Amino acid sequence: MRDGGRVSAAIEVLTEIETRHFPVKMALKRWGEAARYAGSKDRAFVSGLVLDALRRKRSLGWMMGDASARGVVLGVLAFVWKWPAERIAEAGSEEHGFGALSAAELARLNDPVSLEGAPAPVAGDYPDWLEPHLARALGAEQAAEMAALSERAPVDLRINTLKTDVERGAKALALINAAPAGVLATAFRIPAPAAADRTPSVEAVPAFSKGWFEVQDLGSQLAAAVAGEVKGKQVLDFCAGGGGKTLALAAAMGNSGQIFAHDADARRLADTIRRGQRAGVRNLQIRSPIEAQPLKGLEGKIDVVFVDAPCTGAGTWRRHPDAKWRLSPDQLVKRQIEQDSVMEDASTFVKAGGRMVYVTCSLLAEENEDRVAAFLERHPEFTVKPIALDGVTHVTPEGYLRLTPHRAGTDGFFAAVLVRSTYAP
Ligand SMILES: C[S@@+](CC[C@H](N)C(=O)[O-])C[C@H]1O[C@@H](n2cnc3c(N)ncnc32)[C@H](O)[C@@H]1O
Repeated sequence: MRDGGRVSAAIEVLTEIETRHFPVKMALKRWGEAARYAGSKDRAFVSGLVLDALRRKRSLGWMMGDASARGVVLGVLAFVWKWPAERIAEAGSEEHGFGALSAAELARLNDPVSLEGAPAPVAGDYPDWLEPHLARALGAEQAAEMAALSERAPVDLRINTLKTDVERGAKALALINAAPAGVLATAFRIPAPAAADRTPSVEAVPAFSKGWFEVQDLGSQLAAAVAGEVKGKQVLDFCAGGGGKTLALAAAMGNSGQIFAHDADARRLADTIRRGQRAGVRNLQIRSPIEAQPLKGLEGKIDVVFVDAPCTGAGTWRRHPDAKWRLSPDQLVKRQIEQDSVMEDASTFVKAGGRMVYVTCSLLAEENEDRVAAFLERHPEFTVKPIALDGVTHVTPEGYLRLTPHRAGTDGFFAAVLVRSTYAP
């Protein structure tokens, strides 16, 4: 495909997302199935353009004076991908292109409306209703954080020490230009690709099939590290989902002790089983809700209960930009109710002297500090253990880990460690 056809396809996909409310993945899949002629470079171009448009649709719509899918896509080409107006016009006129530029479009491409007078949610690319929530969570850093959250994310990797060591893992990862991400010796990073470039296919590296590394955001790796010493311990990953944290915890355990993976959704655990086998985890027990009482007998027996709670995902908008536009005030309230309930249930498994680690990939205080405060209010037998991780400075005065894309260069994550003094069944 030529550029004009690719840009037309992106406008078409974005229009489907906007008008029919399709999730971005589904809209891209539908286009991909219909466009059999499209090669892998075409697909990467179209999905990259669609995702960049979703990341910045309000600010680009403002700059172009046109918030339509076409206006925003033209804005990405000019102001994010830095195509000169002549190149955009040329692509539009190609066969299967998106047509000639109007005089107004050409004027805006050369002289965009300044964002200086734009309201904060427009300049920062988020829905209006989130303004007070983000202001509360991010304070003076709000504008910088929201700008960082509208960027493309790097691909982070975790070397799996159950299968290799850091030195051999690093050599294998050098083939795909991954370099140390910092903070954790096992964390590596491939920078986000520029404009129409593709990220190298991580799964295609032979060492990946051998289980030498996992794709995992550095923030997620740090959230797992917050669990502290886990070697030889009884660990329960209460919301294990697809197993990202389970595998990181298992690697830290070095196949000693026992890790139980549980989730309310049995289907999500299927991935954990498969990934655990590839990663060489031998101390994993899956506790699926298919069984009547999957965690019976573990009450008050667990050293570390890890709660990677269901949340709005507001820290992951770099990777899932459509999620910020789909989020509603009702959903934020619903997530808080789930978080209280999950913490309540999970806490029954913590033994006296054991700890519960509460994690979200959200930036919002309503899902983080507020939930921990509400839990502590109901449970005086738990106290906060301030987080201390070598090389990590993103710890709040209360002792919680708070990672944000601008300050930490990771997805947004929150973690709190709560220690139980006594256990009474
Ligand atoms: C943030 S995701 C977990 C991601 C996973 N830990 C990882 O690292 O890949 C939250 C998970 O909580 C699960 N969940 C929601 N409500 C739950 C509940 N009441 N009990 C246990 N799991 C629950 C969801 O099914 C979802 O898989």
